[in-house]
Amino acid sequence: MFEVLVEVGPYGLCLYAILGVGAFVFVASELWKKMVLRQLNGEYSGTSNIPPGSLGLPFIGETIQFMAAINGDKGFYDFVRVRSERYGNCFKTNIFGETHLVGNQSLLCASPHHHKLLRARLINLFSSNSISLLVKQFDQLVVDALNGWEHGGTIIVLDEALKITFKAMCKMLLSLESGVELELLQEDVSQVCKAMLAFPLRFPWTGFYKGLQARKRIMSTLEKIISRRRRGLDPNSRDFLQCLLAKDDNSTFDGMHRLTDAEIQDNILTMIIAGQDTTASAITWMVKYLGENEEALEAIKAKQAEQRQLAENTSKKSFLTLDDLNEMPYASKVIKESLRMASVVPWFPRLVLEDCEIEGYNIKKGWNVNIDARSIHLDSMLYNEPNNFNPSRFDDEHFCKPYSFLAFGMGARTCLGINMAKAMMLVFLHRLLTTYKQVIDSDLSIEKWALFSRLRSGCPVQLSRISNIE
Ligand code: HEM
Repeated sequence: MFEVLVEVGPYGLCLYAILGVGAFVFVASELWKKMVLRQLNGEYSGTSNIPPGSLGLPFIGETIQFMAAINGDKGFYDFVRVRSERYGNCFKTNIFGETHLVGNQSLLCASPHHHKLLRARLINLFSSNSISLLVKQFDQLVVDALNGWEHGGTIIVLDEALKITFKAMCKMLLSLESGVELELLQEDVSQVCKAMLAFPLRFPWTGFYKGLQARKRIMSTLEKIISRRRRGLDPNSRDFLQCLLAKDDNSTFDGMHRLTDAEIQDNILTMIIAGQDTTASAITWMVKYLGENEEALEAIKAKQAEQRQLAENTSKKSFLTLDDLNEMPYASKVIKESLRMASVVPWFPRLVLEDCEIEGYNIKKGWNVNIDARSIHLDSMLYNEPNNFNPSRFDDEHFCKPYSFLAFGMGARTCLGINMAKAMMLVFLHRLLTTYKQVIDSDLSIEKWALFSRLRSGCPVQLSRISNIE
């Protein structure tokens, strides 16, 4: 049965201006598992049951309720929570609007066939060499940022993390490091991200319209950069863009799909958005969870101090390496636990290609089925005391049941940046804990949905340098 669910763009439902017109269905943990098992066993039997739930008003469906949840005090996930309490693990709803602000050639919007071709090209960029280079570059950015916090006082973790991850993405993708071009790009990307959550009205005063204009400017900047590269004006660039262009220009090209400039542009923008906001949000949640959990904080501090000592003893190198990160098993569990609890991408969609059945419910061609990763991550059948932050639950590598950890999605559309995201989180955590003592400042309970699940406060933290207090 599962083969009829095509994989659509990962954040398709929520990110790209809230889904296509039409019904879509949320599926939670038990159903998801059974769905996959049935797919494996090749079982399918038709019934005439439509999932419970409301399709709302004509045309706009339940869009108003969805937008209200996004802007409300309880957090955007409330939209899902309320309905799953009312209707059970599988319910239908209808949300208006479909825009592809990242572009029709993006991995996130491509048809299944096109997606396969694009992914086969892009996946090559995520080699261990690229990750090693990113670790060094990211470490440099974090060290610089941390030095800037020297004066003490309060910083907003989310704001700082967004700046660092944006710079890291632009350096890795385009070798853009500073200057007006980078600043304008940052403003425009942020406009596009906001527009993804706006009602899709194309009037000059709407956020949606401004997002479309920002997208045009981004495309024109990328066009100029590509043209410079093609004319050989930036010969020493070592970045993703250069790899894509070099392959295209290579006469002994290996027969893979050649990317057009439009495909390159759309996917560079996709990777900036997919990599910046998610990682920054995940870093923020991680700092919050550690700040609230004395035991885990003390455990990791002891381990990171040992790690620093080890690094100092064994070499005089200035920056962390991938090997250093591989020596941080407890920190890796902190990261996994933070990702589980935060569910930064709380659900991800698949488009139904043919009428099919899920758990006795008839699912129609053209609907989007959303896997509710958050309810899976907080399911007490899968995780003991799921609301407790406990990195040691991952002591046993085989503890996780299949399909129970979905922070990076699953299947043919799994996150391409998994290892990069984990590496960036590890670097940030290591540097923060070995440089500063932190005290979390204020109420962190309120969550907000920007493109991804975030803390409304951004997580204000008071810092004091460790060397000053020891
Ligand atoms: C903590 C940080 C991150 C989280 C939680 C995250 C999560 C996700 C999730 C849930 C998906 C959808 C998977 C699915 O539909 O099955 C996804 C897709 C994707 N992510 Fe990430 N991601 C993160 C960081 C990154 C980074 C650093 C990059 C690097 C550029 C990246 C690039 C992508 C891309 C390109 C896709 C689309 C893959 C496809 O459609 O084939 N992500 N991510």
